[in-house]
Amino acid sequence: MRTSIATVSLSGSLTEKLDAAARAGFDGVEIFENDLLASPLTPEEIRARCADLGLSIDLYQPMRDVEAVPEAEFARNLRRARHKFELMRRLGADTVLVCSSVSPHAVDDDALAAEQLSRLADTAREFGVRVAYEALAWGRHVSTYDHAWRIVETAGHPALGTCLDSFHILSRGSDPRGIEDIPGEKIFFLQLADAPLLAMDVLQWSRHYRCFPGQGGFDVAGLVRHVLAAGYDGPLSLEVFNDVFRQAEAGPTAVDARRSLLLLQETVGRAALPEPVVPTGVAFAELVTPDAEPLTALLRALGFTRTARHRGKPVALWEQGDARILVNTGPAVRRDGAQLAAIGLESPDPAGAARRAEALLAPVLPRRRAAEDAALEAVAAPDGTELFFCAGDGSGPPGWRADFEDTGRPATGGGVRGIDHLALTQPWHHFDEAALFHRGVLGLDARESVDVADPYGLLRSRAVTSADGGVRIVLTVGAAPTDDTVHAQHIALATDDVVAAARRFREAGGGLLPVPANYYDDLAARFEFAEGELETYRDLGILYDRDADGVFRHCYTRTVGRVFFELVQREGGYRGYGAANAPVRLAAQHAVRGLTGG
Ligand SMILES: O=C(O)c1ccc(O)c(O)c1
Ligand SMILES: [Mg+2]
Repeated sequence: MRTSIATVSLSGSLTEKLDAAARAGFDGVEIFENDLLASPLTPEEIRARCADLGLSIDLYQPMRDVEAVPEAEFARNLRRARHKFELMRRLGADTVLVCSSVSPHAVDDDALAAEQLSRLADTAREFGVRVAYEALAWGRHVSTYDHAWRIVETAGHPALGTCLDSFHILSRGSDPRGIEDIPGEKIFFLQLADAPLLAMDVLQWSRHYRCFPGQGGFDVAGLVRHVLAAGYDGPLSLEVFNDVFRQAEAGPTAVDARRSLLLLQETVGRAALPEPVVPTGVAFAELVTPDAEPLTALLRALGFTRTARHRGKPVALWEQGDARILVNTGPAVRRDGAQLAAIGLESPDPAGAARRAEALLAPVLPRRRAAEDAALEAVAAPDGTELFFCAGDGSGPPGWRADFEDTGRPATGGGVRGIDHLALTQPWHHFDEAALFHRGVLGLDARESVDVADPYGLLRSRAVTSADGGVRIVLTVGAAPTDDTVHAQHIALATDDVVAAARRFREAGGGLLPVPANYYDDLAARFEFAEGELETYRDLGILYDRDADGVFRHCYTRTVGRVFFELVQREGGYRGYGAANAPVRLAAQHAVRGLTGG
């Protein structure tokens, strides 16, 4: 199917928007009137530009407050419309969107609306234009798709059809099954947007919070199935009004948009993408750092052993249980301290995983970083984290390990079993994109998004996991653009005894994040503990959570560069991440940062 995007969904000038849409692989665009008005290009130049980029202009929009008005006003509207139709002829656009009226002058008279829309369509036809009538969810008298369709049906004009917009339909809770009663050829256009489920005024919701399909709470794919069953064969077009996208760079937003449409097409059976290959575990986490010393001191105190070094590069492998951490001090390193740069994912089919990622527009990284290295399939996540797909069938040492030479020191261990989860701070504009990427590309399940109070802002956090918990990634983002430089990434290490692990770490000279006494007083009020238990937690800075499934105990190391570690003990079926404790942890980290000036 053809794919299209409204220029309002992307930031920048009209030319920047068109370039971004074309580069992301869209077939066409909806041109928003404001983008055209603000452009220095003539309609002919815009037409030529689109043609050069291989984009069709699938829709010009919007015309507002046209129908169901007194005759004198309608005459003025027709005159205005002629101007627009002439402009569309110059643009080479053949479909115009007319939104249902919000004018106080509009009357509640379907027959009048049908008659005037029919006359509008007569005029449009003279210019080779078709009129697509859309019910705005907040239209004055027409606010549902079935009502708009009844008016179009009454008019019975060949140049008049309806435009369906998933936001208007689903935000009002209309039943989309009725779409199948509309003849497909009378659905002139289909606009798609998702949105988070918010209880708010529908106009504000639409103008500020729309997002790409799969990133909100609507069943957009279910709606599209009904539209396709009706026989619609026009483009799938994204129309997203969103405050964040208005500020984000157009290029990445357009890629995010098209990935969302590809996934939607797959869901409705209209795209054959390579099957998802769900990773089964974390093979390694790779930290890059300009100065290995603070990081290696931390790893040593945590009980890690430097078991191997890379044959050709300044990369060391630190191991403990099934936790493997690479410390890279090579030239790719950023100067602003240690950070998590790459994740090795154990995959039953690395080549298949990479094929799917590529089909879903993830940048593919060179398979071999040096001539002598094992070839590894790798792609970049939206935040730039490199994802390596490593063969992990358990039938011998994994391929990447062959690039490393043993130091002869076996991993002994400080009670760490493996990696429990990885927490990745996302750039401000890419949070929803990241969740969709990990879900759609990697086949992980996304949990609910949670808000966490930080002393200097609000964090959003969302876990994406494999069904058995073998891979758990927590995506977080701050509420303001600066937050992503403040909040660090972290590696959570699984242990069966967090008290013992924390003690061992402290005895080895490791610094645990101190937690305020008030927190423990509150814990005492909320839960009952065995004699001495709470005092132990208080002493070590261990945080505690309990839910119907089990118990979660965790503590944190100091931060090195942009990275810190967490020790995590899960008991029973606890599946969360201690979100209730996050505000206390964040405040404690801010306090430490204030003291050290780091
Ligand atoms: O918010 C609006 O006014 C508006 C305009 C055009 C549309 O297609 C739409 O869905 C909303
Ligand atoms: Mg619309």
